[in-house]
Amino acid sequence: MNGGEPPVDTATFEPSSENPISLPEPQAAPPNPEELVAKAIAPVKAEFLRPPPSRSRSDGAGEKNSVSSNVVKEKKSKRQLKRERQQEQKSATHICSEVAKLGKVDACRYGGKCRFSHDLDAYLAQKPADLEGTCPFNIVKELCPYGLTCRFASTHSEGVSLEDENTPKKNFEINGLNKDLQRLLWKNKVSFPKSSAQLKLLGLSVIKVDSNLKPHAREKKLIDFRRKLYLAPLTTVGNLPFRRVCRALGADITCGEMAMCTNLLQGQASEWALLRRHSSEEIFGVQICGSYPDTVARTVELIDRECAVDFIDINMGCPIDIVVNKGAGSSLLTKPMRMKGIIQAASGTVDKPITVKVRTGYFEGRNRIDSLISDIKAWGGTAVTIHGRSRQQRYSKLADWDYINLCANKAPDNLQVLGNGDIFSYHDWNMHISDCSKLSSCMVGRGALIKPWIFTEIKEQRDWDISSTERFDILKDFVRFGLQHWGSDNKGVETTRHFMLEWLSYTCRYIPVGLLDVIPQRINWRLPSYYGRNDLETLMASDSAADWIRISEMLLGKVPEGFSFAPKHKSNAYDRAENG
Ligand SMILES: Cc1cc2nc3c(=O)[nH]c(=O)nc-3n(C[C@H](O)[C@H](O)[C@H](O)COP(=O)(O)O)c2cc1C
Repeated sequence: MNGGEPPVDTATFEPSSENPISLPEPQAAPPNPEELVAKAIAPVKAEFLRPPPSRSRSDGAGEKNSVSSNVVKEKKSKRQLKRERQQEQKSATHICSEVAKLGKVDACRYGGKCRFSHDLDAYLAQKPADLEGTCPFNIVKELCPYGLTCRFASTHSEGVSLEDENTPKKNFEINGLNKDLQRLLWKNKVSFPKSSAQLKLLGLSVIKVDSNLKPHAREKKLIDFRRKLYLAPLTTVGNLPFRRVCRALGADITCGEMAMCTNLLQGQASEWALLRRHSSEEIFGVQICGSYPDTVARTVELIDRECAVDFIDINMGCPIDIVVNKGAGSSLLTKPMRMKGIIQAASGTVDKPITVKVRTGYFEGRNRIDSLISDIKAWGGTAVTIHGRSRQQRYSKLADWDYINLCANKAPDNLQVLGNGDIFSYHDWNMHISDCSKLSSCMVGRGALIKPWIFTEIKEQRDWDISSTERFDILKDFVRFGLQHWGSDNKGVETTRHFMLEWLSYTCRYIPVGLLDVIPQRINWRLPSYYGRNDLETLMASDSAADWIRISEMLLGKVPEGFSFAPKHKSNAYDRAENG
């Protein structure tokens, strides 16, 4: 981490652009701002425009945003990988976490049988120099769990009066996967009495039941979504540190990244990690995705038993092929009876509110939700978020808010309807809220990724001409939260960097308010190449992966040897598939 003004090398700085919009020929009369807006080109003030930077092959151009040091990985057998892992674990770089934590060779109860190295001297001899800044745990007066492996170890307890371990923490995470439960899940030994009973009642179980029994209508603890600012679930980029950033900037409701039911039921740690919640997330839901009533019902029972969440959202809008081909996500929009089974089974199994997230329909021009909206309530859903696009349409064309409003107007009074699609300013928010009084609230996805202060703008009803330093401070917060979440050791630093780079592939789409002839910026505008008001602002506008890496290096030090990065979601393509 870096303190003070971020250092940008002004002498050499030359950002590059992946998809530059061609500027008009110098002799032609430049189009006026209204003409540009009509063509969905951002009307950047003439004095900031620049020719698209020339791009050498080595800075990532034409290489899918990956940097030049791309290493081609050879394919290895599982056995070879295991052997290598075992050798690596015993190497000096893989110090035992217990030994590192306390700085004592005898701290590990496994002694010589431990799989990891206990050679502290060898570890310290090869450890890279500490990063600039203070340990992210010491900042919040906590003992650093990474001990000597922390990349800020030299600042440990330096002038910080650490609170003793019994003091209740103000800053913590919950919803971890208990190891015993994980073992039981692996062995398929977990019982699901509530979901089994509900599935029997619904006739969705193989076991016959008394036909007089009625499906259990559970008393739901309602969440009032009305006018609350809801950060959309966002796979990869909507991670816990990012959600903390949005909470601090005004988001009221947050939701975890989509987790697949089958993976949760198999006890996969990486999937359970998607359910984690930070103490600052006041109203928090998790999002799950499954194809069948039984898997979804078991998953909600498990989540209800093991986790603290305020609601469980079922993703019925995910357009990606691997999900759709399994019969989950948006493919459910073509199977209303399966949809019914899933919602009834889930809502009858737990008292927690069950919400669903849908698209307008599966096929373009064949919207379904208006004909299902009353049913969703009758089946037990308490809220529905409608992303105003079909599955087929992906992100092409703007979201259809007329259709969202039509659905909201058709919905029964006790079903909360939330609209979603393309909100990028408080003007968009106000317009949608005032256009339809039946709409409870709206959800913000890419708008929050590109400018997380959108929540502040909506709350304070202003277009914030945020400075590059203020934006850099938000990145610093992300880094601090990331290191607290993923760890302040080498691995945590690199994981934080990776997720920050994913995020930076969105933030570069923001055009500062002061640079535009027409405000507010719209989410579908294509961006010309432009200079910022200072070097940092110019750097932040770059859509080159090499420049995102430079930003990451200002916060997290040099990237390791052979580092490469290619964003998972290619954000500068307007029409691409995402999970909702
Ligand atoms: C990177 C990315 C990841 C997403 N992941 C999810 C997800 O996990 N679950 C989901 O329901 N929708 C997901 N979506 C869809 C968004 O939640 C939202 O519905 C969509 O982006 C439209 O809203 P927007 O125009 O405000 O971005 C994702 C979208 C993006 C851009």
